[in-house]
Amino acid sequence: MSHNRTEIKAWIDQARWFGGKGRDWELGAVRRVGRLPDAPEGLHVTIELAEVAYADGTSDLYQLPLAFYAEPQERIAHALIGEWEDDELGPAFVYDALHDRASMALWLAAFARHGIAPAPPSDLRGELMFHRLPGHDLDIETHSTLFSGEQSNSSVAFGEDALMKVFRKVTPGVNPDIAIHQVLTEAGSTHVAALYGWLDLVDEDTNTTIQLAMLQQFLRTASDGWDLALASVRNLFAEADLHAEEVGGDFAGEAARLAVALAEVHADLAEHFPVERREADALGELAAAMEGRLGAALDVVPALAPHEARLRETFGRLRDLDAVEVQQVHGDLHLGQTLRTVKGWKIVDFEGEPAKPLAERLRPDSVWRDVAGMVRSFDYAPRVVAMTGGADAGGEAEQRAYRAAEWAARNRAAFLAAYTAQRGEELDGANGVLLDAYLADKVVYEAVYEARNRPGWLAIPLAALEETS
Ligand SMILES: Nc1ncnc2c1ncn2[C@@H]1O[C@H](COP(=O)(O)OP(=O)(O)O)[C@@H](O)[C@H]1O
Ligand SMILES: O=P(O)(O)O[C@H]1O[C@H](CO)[C@@H](O[C@H]2O[C@H](CO)[C@@H](O)[C@H](O)[C@H]2O)[C@H](O)[C@H]1O
Repeated sequence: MSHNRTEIKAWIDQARWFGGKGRDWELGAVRRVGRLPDAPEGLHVTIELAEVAYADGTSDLYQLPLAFYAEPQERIAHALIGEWEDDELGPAFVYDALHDRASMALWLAAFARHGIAPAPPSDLRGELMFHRLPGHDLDIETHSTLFSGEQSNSSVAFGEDALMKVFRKVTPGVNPDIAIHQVLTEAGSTHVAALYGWLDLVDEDTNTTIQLAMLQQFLRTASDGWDLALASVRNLFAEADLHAEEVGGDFAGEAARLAVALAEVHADLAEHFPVERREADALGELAAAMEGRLGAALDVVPALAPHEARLRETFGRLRDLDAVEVQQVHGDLHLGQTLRTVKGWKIVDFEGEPAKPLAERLRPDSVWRDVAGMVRSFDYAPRVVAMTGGADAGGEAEQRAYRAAEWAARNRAAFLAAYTAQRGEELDGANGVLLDAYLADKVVYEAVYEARNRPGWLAIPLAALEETS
């Protein structure tokens, strides 16, 4: 089948979800792996997997759900990828199907038609398989709305009934987001959106499963933890004479409740996934991995260089520890992965850091990785308000910086106190060394992430390093 490769490459290149920004890449094979049944006259809906081949010899696979229309569609003109003649489907106007309600209705109907499926028999290789968990009847009358946020994947809400996340970068094998949601849903966890189902296929080329999408409970009453934190900071900045604990929008109570939710999720994950002990040699490998990431980051962000020695020292202290426990964790936790609902805090997006290889994301890790992720977020929120708030951002730069540090310290302390209390642990000895190492690893990751995705925000992790030096 023919694809207009130039237009597909251009579409991928500009997409928010494309993780290869700033790297040199070519479009490899584009394979059609499925077609949605029951499309109306004049529309074909397909799923294609596009290979992104980098100059360094590595490659990634990206999912492109496409809508082939015989006629141009004015309402989704912004999602037009191009106009070309497809070998199988003929001449067509080709759109990103996630923007198209008619296409998304076919995805929802396919989920609704499929019952609870056992493990797929091998003769279903190459076929799309829609799986469902018991306990929820889908409302197929709802309309789809594509989320517009800054995301690594693409999420489509079906009314207020369900949310479908379509994974953009796909890897053969288990998708941790689906696997963890399934386990936590079946365990009755109150801190995640219940999993309703998922879509996968057995890839004919490699004979392995590729998980393409996940359908889950839509958290109707949710407010994003990141937005709530920003609102709290703005409240503080608006009250020049008050301290963080004195303003109406104080976040410390929420930070503590969020910590309890995280500790409960960690306990559930420890119960349902393997818990392992990492002895000294494995801790040496962890230190070496963090040092390796720092080495690679220095090439991308040379401004990290003045902090290199101290960062290496922090990682090196892991080698002094005897042994630590590791388990399944979230892996990429920050305030944007938390939602406050009327029924308490929920944690979303268990896929791990999008840039990491799958094997690494599935490996058990320390809970302190997640704790460090949240603590870094408490540092980010006031810095973002101070940096982007203009004249309303709370007076002179020096005063803003002081108050930003006050907000971050208060919420960090509330979060850490509640987390350790819930687990019956102290933040000293090995726990302190682990937290410091994961904080340093995260700040290095952030520097690379910001340099590649939001260069204007690179100053945030760099300022954090500056102030703790
Ligand atoms: N179940 C849900 N109900 C409502 N909103 C959700 C739900 N899950 C995620 N979200 C919102 O969608 C955004 C993106 O979801 P996320 O899982 O983080 O996607 P990505 O993997 O693309 O980063 C989140 O920041 C959150 O605001
Ligand atoms: O949500 P994703 O899985 O795509 O995570 C990536 O993007 C995040 C930004 O959206 C990034 O988080 C960083 O910025 C946040 C504010 O926008 C801040 O709260 C986090 O602490 C900071 O790390 C995340 O690191 C990245 O993996």
